[in-house]
Amino acid sequence: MHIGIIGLGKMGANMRERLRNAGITVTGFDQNPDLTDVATTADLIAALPAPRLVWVMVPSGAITDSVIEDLSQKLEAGDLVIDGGNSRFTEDFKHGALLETKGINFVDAGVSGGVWGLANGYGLMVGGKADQIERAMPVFDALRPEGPRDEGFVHAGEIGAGHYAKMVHNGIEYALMQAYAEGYELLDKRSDLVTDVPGIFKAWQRGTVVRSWLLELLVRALEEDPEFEDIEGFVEDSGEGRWTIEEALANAVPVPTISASIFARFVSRQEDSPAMKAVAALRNQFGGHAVKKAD
Ligand SMILES: O=C(CO)[C@H](O)[C@H](O)COP(=O)(O)O
Repeated sequence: MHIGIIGLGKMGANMRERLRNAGITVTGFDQNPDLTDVATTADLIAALPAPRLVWVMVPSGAITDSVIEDLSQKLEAGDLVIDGGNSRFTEDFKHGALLETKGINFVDAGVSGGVWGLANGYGLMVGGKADQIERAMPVFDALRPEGPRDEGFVHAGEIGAGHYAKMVHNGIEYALMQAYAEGYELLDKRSDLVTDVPGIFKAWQRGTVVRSWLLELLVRALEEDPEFEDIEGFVEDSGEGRWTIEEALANAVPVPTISASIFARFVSRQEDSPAMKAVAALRNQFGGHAVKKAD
């Protein structure tokens, strides 16, 4: 099997290596000349045997749009494009429809595993037609973790279902991280009583109800920097959590925990809170309660 990958960043480059390790021929394209195997996407397409299989692994939004647009011009009927980036599921409908006008097939793939995927494999959630997914199965099998297929791979439904599953996965990821983080702060606060916070998280890794890979990663982070002295409490987001909330609103699904975890990230970016200034001012207005004056 021979596959093309467009986008050789942290994820794409590791996926190329994992696929090659599994005996799959990979031609990769990236704008970075140090990473790419070929100079242009036209060269990539020329290198692939028809019908072609091209895996897109670039940032979601405008960049994915332009890559899919480019492929829609250059590929031929019968070829297959897989978007493995973190695209919003609604984008898949647009991309699938555009490619379909040329007879080009499309599968969306939610991919989880981060920089550890090279060694551990990637959890895969794919959407699209069964025959196209079957066709790409050697690639999915090489990328997914070892073990039973249905414990690291799912055909979640039609086009869009893979990225929908990944969006929900990331919403859950936000909330789990927030819960561990709040537990960390509570333990850390009582250093008069609790003397080994990293040790507590480490002990939770086996036997407990809250053991998980995220917990293991927290233990790893605490071992590197037990007080998080080198890290600012400032957290970005790349969109998946917001889309989860928007989807929950659209469908009247209550997601208070996931919502709270996203808002906690927004709070992390504020040096001072305009909202809490207003609350302090109001307490002062109605009750004469003292306010802390700004410096
Ligand atoms: O998909 C991922 C993990 O599953 C990516 O690491 C993603 O960037 C995480 O989301 P965010 O950047 O919003 O925290």
